[in-house]
Amino acid sequence: DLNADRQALLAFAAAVPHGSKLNWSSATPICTSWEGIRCSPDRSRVIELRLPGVGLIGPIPPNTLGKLDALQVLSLRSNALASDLPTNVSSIKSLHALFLQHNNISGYIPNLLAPYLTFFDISYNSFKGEIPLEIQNLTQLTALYLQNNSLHGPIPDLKLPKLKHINLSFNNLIGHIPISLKRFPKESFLGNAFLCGAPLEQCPGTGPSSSPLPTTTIRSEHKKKFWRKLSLKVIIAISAGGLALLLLLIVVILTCILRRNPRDDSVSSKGNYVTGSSSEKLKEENSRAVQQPEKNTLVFFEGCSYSFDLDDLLRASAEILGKGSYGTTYKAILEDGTTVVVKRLKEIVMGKRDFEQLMETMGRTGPHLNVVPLRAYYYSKDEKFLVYDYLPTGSLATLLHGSRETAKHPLNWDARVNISLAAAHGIAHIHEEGDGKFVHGNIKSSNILLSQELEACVTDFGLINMASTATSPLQLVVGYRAPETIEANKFSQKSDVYSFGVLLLEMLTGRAPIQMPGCDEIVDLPRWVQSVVSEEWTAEVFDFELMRHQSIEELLHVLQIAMACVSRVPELRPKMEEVISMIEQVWQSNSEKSKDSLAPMPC
Ligand SMILES: Nc1ncnc2c1ncn2[C@@H]1O[C@H](COP(=O)(O)OP(=O)(O)OP(=O)(O)O)[C@@H](O)[C@H]1O
Repeated sequence: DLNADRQALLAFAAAVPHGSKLNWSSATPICTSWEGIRCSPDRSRVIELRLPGVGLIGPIPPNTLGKLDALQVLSLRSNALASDLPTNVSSIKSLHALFLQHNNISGYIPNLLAPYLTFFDISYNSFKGEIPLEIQNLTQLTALYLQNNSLHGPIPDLKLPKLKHINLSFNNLIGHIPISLKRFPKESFLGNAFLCGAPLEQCPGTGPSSSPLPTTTIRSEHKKKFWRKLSLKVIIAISAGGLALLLLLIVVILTCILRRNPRDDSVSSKGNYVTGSSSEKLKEENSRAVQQPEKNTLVFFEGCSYSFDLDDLLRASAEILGKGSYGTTYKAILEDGTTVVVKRLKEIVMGKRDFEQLMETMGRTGPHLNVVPLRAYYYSKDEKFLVYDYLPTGSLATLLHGSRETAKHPLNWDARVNISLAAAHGIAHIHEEGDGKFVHGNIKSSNILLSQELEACVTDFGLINMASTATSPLQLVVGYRAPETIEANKFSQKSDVYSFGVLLLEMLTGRAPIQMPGCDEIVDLPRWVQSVVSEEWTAEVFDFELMRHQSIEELLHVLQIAMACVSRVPELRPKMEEVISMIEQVWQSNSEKSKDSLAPMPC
């Protein structure tokens, strides 16, 4: 009963008693962090509802699903649901995927009015009647699984331009296989005694067909390029809008960068704390900084082309980008327009010599296209910060899930594979450095930053070494952490591989392995994916942005790579180099397929 309160629903998720009956007739949307339910950002609507293999029985009651008007994914597969589908299933216009396979549902195939439906699987049921021609109105359909039912009559000439998978086998279908479907393998049609024509045996009395295959299904390179260009434009528009907003908000000044020393506190406590404009505050802060007895200065790394000094930096306008595990990160715009990122470190108890030694090691690490270079650092008793290049397109996390300022951006498959491959190269480079002993320790989507051209770069390399001497335990995002780092604080290159595997799962599923606001539970992506794929059908784990345009095989290949990376046993995880070559293989076969699709199709 979806009217159950949150606790009850969580308990329900943990153990749905076998033999439960559905009762959704007066359902109001309930949003929990339970993995079976995914909600709209304002938490008012259920977007995904998955109850696969939980032992539901009986009919789906009539007038059900009525309140689930924003539902995109409904999975009730592998239960024991019986009888007809309620008629109003067909009125859920928002549906992207319907998984009802492996039940005992009978009746006719509903006439679905779901313009976005990509996946439709009602296989292994007892559906009867003919395949309705109305299926042709589901123009976004990429997969249609109707096998192992009791369907009869001829197959309609379905002209579905995006259809990549169809299975009509083991029904009672008769007649010619329509021209529009003969490009599918014969396994899609087997088990229908009176079905004939390519790819099955010729129909009696007919010669070999010479009609050309429909050209609408050819995946053209032009179309691909169009999507790529569109993506870039949207990204640029988002970042330009974001930038404009950010500039408006730039009021915070780098007073924050210099932590108040005891002398400041006393000024503050007397109520005379700096007043006046932001720039006055900056100057005052600055003059305090340069008057410090230590006379600390910014130390730039070799090869850095920046020409500002601490003074300039302190006069810059600054804006908080976020607070992370190591402190607060600011975007600072200097008076000459140079923009850099300043990471102000907190709770670092490293002595100056150790800190400088670490910086030296990090500075010696060879530059790499996919690693954000550390440009400079500052160390004083009260203040430590690092200076990086500013990457304007934000992080993979922002693009995948959106942020407070920006909506999520529909990243297509090409972009996702490119980004993960680039990130993998960055991590592999880190692993090669320091005589093959370096570890990143904090791989996650907010640490994969993107240039304007969507070139991905790994950031925050080396910071884990500071954490080992921090006074408080690190607040690293648990969802990315390998089991051995949680249980025994054992960080290694293999634990980086685990985190990278979670990142791949995030990219494939579109889900973030983090705690949702207002919820206690953390989304454990490896566990969730495992629970879905342990049964026969894996496609439903994927982000719908991907399923719309991408062949499932390729997604499954990358899913397999990700699952190898998140093996609980570190020794079983591949090395980053191996991960790269596995992703590249998938990528190459993809581009070969694209080339093939440009070639004229044989008659
Ligand atoms: N060089 C950079 N250019 C642009 N954005 C950046 C840069 N470095 C960090 N950010 C962004 O600033 C925000 C805060 O980063 P920060 O590293 O402090 O926290 P985090 O990545 O969320 O966590 P952690 O400290 O564990 O890495 C993040 O959204 C991150 O993507």
